[in-house]
Amino acid sequence: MPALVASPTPSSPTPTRHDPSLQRLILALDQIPNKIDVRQEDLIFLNNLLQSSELQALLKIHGKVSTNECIEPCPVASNASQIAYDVGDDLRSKPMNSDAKELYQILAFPHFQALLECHDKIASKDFMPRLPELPLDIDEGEPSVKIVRLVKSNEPLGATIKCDEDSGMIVIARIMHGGAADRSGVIHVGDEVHEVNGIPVKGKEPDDVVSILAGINGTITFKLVPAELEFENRIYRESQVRVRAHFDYDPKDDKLIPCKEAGLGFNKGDILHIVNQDDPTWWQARKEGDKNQRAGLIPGRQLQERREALKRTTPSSPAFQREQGSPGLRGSGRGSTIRNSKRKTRKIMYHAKENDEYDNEEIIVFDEVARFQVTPGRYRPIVMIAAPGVGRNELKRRIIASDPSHFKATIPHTSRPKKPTEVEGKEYHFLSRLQMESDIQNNRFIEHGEYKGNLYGTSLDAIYDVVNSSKVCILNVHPQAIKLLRISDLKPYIVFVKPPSIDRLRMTRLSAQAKSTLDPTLTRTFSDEELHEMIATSQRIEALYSHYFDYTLINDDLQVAYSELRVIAYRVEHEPQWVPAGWVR
Ligand SMILES: Nc1ncnc2c1ncn2[C@@H]1O[C@H](COP(=O)(O)OP(=O)(O)OP(=O)(O)O)[C@@H](O)[C@H]1O
Repeated sequence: MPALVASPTPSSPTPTRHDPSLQRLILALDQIPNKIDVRQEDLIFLNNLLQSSELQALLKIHGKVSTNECIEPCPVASNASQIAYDVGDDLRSKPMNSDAKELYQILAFPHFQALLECHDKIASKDFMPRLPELPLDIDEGEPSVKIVRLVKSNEPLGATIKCDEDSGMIVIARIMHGGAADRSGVIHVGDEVHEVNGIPVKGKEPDDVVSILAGINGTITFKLVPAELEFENRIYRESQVRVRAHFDYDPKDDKLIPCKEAGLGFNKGDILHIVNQDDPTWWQARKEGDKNQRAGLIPGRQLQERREALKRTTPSSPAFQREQGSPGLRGSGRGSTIRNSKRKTRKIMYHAKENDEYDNEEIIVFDEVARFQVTPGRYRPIVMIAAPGVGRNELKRRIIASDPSHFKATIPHTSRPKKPTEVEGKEYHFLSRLQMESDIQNNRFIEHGEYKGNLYGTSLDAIYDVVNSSKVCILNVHPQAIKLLRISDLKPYIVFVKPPSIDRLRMTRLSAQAKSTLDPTLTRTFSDEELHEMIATSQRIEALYSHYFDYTLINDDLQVAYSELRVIAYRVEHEPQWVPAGWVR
C-alpha cells in the first residue's frame, strides 16, 4: 500500500507550488529577524515546517474537507458488494502481480465485505421496516379515522389502554414517555381504538385487546379515531425532576398498577428521573443512567405515602411491630463526639427519646435530588451514624490519623470550669452554663448532654470552624442530630456504619479483643447480649433514618471498612453526588 503522505522534501527558498497563504507566511519569515530578536535555528525550524510536504498534505485535506463541508455525501452506487465480488472474480481468472494479489486479499477480507454490505444497505436506504400497502377498504365516509402501522419488535408498545365506560370503546389511556408509541408521534392519549389488524375491538375488555396484540407478529395496524384536538395537540415535555426512592418497588407485586408490564421496578436508594407527573397516582419514570429511554409506571408520591401509612397500622407488618414494640434508641444517645479521649465523659446521655418517637411519624417515599460537585476548599462534613459499639469512633480515629492536615474533628463545648493545664479551644471550648443553655435553646448545638452537673455538646459553630478552615469535618453524632445538620450551608454526607452478621460481629470483635464501649471501665470484651443489642439498635436506626443515609458502610473487617471509608471520602470530594434539590437551588 502506498504511504499516506510523501516523505519530506528539502526546503526551497522560492516556494512557488505552495498554497498562497502559506507562501505569504514563508516570505514573512525573512522579515522576522529585523523586527524581533529570534534565534536562527528557530527560524530554520519554522521554515522547514512550513515547507514540509506533511503540512502541504494536511492543508490539501483541510481545503478539500472545508469545500465539501456543506455537500451531503451521496452514494455513487448501491451495489458495491456485487462490484467487489465481480472484481475479485476477474482478478482470480488472470495471473496476478503483487498489487493485484494485495487487492484480491483486501476484497476477500470478511470485515471489508461486511463494510461494503453496510454501505449498500445505507445507500439503498434499506434500514426502514417495510410496511405493507394501506388497505383499500377504508370507508371514506368515516371522517377522522387514522390508520397507524407499527412494526412489532421485542420492545413493548409503550401505551396503556382502558375501556371508556360510557361508549364501551377501548381508549389509549397513557403513552409511556420515550416508548415506541410516543416515538411514533401518531398515537395520542384519548385516541379510540376501533380495530387491531382488522379485528373490531369495541366492547372488548382491555385484557382481550392485550391478548390480540400479544398474538400478532410483524406489523400491527391500528384503526384509531383521533382524540379531541385538546389531547392531540398537547405537548408532553419531559420533566427534569430527579428523586431518590426510599422504598423497594416491584410492579409484579402491585395489585393496583394499571398495567404490570408498563411498571418500572426499583430499589430503595435508586435515583429516578420522573419524566411525567400528569397522573398524580401513576408517575412515569426512568432509572437515572438507564440506557432504556422508555419510561415506566411507578406509584406517585401520594399513593405510596398512603400505602406506607397503611403498613404502619397493619398489625402483621414489620413497620407496625417496630413502632409498637421497640423502645427508643437505647443507649445510642450517648455523646460520642464530645468524648475526645477522656473516658470519664462516656456516661453522658442525651434526652432524645421524644424526638425519636417523633421521627416515627415521618413518611418519606421520595425526595427530590440534584447533582452537586464540591468546590475545592469547602468540603462536605462526613457524618457517621451508628449504634453504640459498632466502631465508628475507631473509624473516625483512623481517618483523622491518616491525614490530620485534611480531616479534622470538632472541638466540643463544656460548661465545666477550665483546669489550669487546659487551653481554651484545644480540648474544649469553655462556656458559662447560662450561655451554653441559651445556645442550646437557640439550636446552636446539634447535640448536648449532661455529666456530673456539667453540660457538654457539639455546636454548629465548631463544625463551621472546621469547614471554614478548608478541612473535612469528621463527625459522629446521634441520628437525631442529622436533621439539624442537613442544611444547604453544610451539605453533610451521611454514612451509616452497620454491623455485619452476628457471626462475623462475634468473630471480628473477639479476635481483636475489642473492649466493650458499654462498660465504663473499658476493661472487658463485648458480651454476646451486647453484640445482639448492637444489631437490634442498628436495625431500628436504619428503619427510622435510612432516608437520610448517603452510604451504608458495613464494619466487618476493620481494615476493609476503613479503606472503604477512605474511598467514600475521596468520592465525596471529587465526584458529583446527589443531594437534596433544595441545597443547590
Ligand atoms: N471491625 C472491627 N473489628 C474489630 N474490632 C473493632 C472493629 N471496629 C471497631 N472495633 C473495636 O470495637 C471497639 C468499639 O469501637 P468504637 O470505640 O469505635 O465504638 P463506637 O461505635 O464508637 O462505640 P460508642 O458509640 O459506644 O462509643 C473498639 O475497641 C474498636 O477498636
